[in-house]
Amino acid sequence: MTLQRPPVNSLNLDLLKEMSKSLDEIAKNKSKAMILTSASPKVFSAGLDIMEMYKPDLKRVEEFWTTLQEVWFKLFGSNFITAAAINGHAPAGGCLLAMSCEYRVMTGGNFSIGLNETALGIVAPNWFMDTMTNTIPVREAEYALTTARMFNVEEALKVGLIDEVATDKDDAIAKCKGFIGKFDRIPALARSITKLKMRQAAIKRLQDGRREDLNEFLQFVQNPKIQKSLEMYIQSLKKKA
Ligand SMILES: CC/C=C\C/C=C/CCCC/C=C/C(=O)SCCNC(=O)CCNC(=O)[C@H](O)C(C)(C)COP(=O)(O)OP(=O)(O)OC[C@H]1O[C@@H](n2cnc3c(N)ncnc32)[C@H](O)[C@@H]1OP(=O)(O)O
Repeated sequence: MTLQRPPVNSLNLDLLKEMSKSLDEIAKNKSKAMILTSASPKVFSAGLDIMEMYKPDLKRVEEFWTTLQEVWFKLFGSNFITAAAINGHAPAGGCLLAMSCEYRVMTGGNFSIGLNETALGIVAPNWFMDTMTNTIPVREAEYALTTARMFNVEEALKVGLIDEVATDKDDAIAKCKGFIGKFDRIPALARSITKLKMRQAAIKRLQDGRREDLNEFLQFVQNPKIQKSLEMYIQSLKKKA
């Protein structure tokens, strides 16, 4: 699955709906595996589209958040094998997508990956945190989350946020295929049940608290102080360009 929403693959409602549909198709056509990557030469995904949260239409922003939850359920909780070929920056929601896969290969270069929410004055939702603690040790996750740490490729490899480094996108995809090939001699049902048991606690936490998570998000986007911060953040991103 190749993300292709220039310039930075920010996750807006339309892209999330497309992802959700594609994940359904992959599950339905009984694909063995999926590799998630990006069509951009330098950004895997810039995370959530800030414009979806800035001065939002309430009905749309509710659909936006529930679709994001759905994409996470379908990706994190998939039966099929998942790997991410991270060929560029992966902040926040971009990191969430990569961590929701079972294996991550990142191309070398001046790219970074991590959950930077606290730097924006935002608390990452529990399921973002659960996804991180499913990937790297709890102590490292707490440190990274509280300090909004963006890891460079070497740091990400050292902490286990990524599994391998690749020279370029083709190499990243080849390495993801190498990971997928490891399952050729492992019974598929045993593999998928084991994966889902490992992920069950995180999945159940969001299933049980899904409405509450949505309400927290809706309160968050309707808070005038948050709107002001988002406005300043958008300006800072635009000034940079
Ligand atoms: C308990 C609580 C429960 C619920 C409440 C809380 C819930 C809220 C939780 C929300 C969780 C949030 C998750 C997120 O993902 S927020 C998004 C965070 N993302 C970022 O901070 C990344 C910002 N972008 C960048 O750092 C760079 O763009 C990037 C990715 C490194 C690429 O750099 P570069 O190639 O130089 O590109 P530009 O910066 O020049 O950007 C080009 C263009 O794109 C616009 N843009 C960039 N990122 C975003 C984005 N995330 N959304 C929308 N638009 C974006 C940028 O402004 C430029 O626009 P222009 O018009 O100038 O071309």
